[in-house]
Amino acid sequence: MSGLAITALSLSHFRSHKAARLAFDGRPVAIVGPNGAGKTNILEAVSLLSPGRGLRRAGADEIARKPESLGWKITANLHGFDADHQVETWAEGGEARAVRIDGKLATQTALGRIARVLWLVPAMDRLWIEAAEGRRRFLDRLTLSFTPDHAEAVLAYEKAMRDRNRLLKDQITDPHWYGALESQMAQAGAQITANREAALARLHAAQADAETAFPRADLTLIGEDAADLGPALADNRRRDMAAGRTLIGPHRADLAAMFTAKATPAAQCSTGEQKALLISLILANARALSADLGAAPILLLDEVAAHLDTARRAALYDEICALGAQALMTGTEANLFDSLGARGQTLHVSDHQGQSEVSP
Ligand SMILES: Nc1ncnc2c1ncn2[C@@H]1O[C@H](COP(=O)(O)OP(=O)(O)OP(=O)(O)O)[C@@H](O)[C@H]1O
Repeated sequence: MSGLAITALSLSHFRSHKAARLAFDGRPVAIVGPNGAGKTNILEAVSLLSPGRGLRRAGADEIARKPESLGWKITANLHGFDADHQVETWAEGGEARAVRIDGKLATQTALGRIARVLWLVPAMDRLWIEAAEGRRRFLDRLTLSFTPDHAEAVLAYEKAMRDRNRLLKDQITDPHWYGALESQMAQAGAQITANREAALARLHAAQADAETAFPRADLTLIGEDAADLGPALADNRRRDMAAGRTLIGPHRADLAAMFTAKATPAAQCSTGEQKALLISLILANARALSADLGAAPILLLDEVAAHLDTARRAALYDEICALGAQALMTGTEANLFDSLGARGQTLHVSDHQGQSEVSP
């Protein structure tokens, strides 16, 4: 097994899966079944083996299987960078989700250190034409994949900003209250911007080096100059007080994407071209991680196959296999995975009276 891989996955009261046990052998996985069978739910479970709220950004209680709503649990055997690990994550009784790695309670950030999971879901199809928030989230996940400690800089920044916003709301004008918070924001903000820039540089290098069937995208970070954030925040207090919140800083950054070969902004590209750009970016991210860390990340590709023509689909499978990545891919028809052939394994998912069943 050359890449990171899940070798076993158990789901307990996880959405439509009451009790599922899945075995994987490290090859890419085609997850086949009709609409609503519970395919994406499997991908979501794997996404929760990384820090954050997973690929649907769902709250812990939303995930618990209904109508029981007892709480849920995922257990996985994970072939990681350095060793095999047992990872458990669960939530019950309205509490936040907990994580245990090899039997010991752990932070979500620790999940980001033992493995990397990247995903592409249909909700991202509108990434380039919707609000900046989605692009920022995309950028930060990309950045986290290279720099797991990015999460800590983001948390430090957000905490200082929450405290500053409270002062603004309370109409505090005394500069003494602001100085320390603004310098904390400037310090964490500079780290956030540096991490984001480094991730974009890594991604561009991975695109430049590669032979790929997918179009190249140039990404540019748009935002304030991080070097001046401290003084800029001090200058902006009056305006921020009127707004009741901080209006400048990396939490307002945006990401611009360009379809390189056509010199066209992604937002003006066709739906198919925008999808191809996203696939291209996730593959470049995976190649860069594989080169840096010596193992390809786990990829979750929800309903990607159905949107590609036969040649592009075959090219995607070839690139995944060349990477040695365990890609979990969903599709409603088995023939979408014909060109993957024996290079992949297949799981069939079906719905039995509101309960998902998984079989080889
Ligand atoms: N908390 C929950 N408890 C029970 N069932 C749930 C819960 N959340 C979602 N479901 C059910 O899971 C099913 C959807 O599963 P999923 O999104 O994995 O389908 P899918 O196989 O990916 O379908 P599609 O091909 O349409 O995308 C729905 O029937 C939904 O009602």
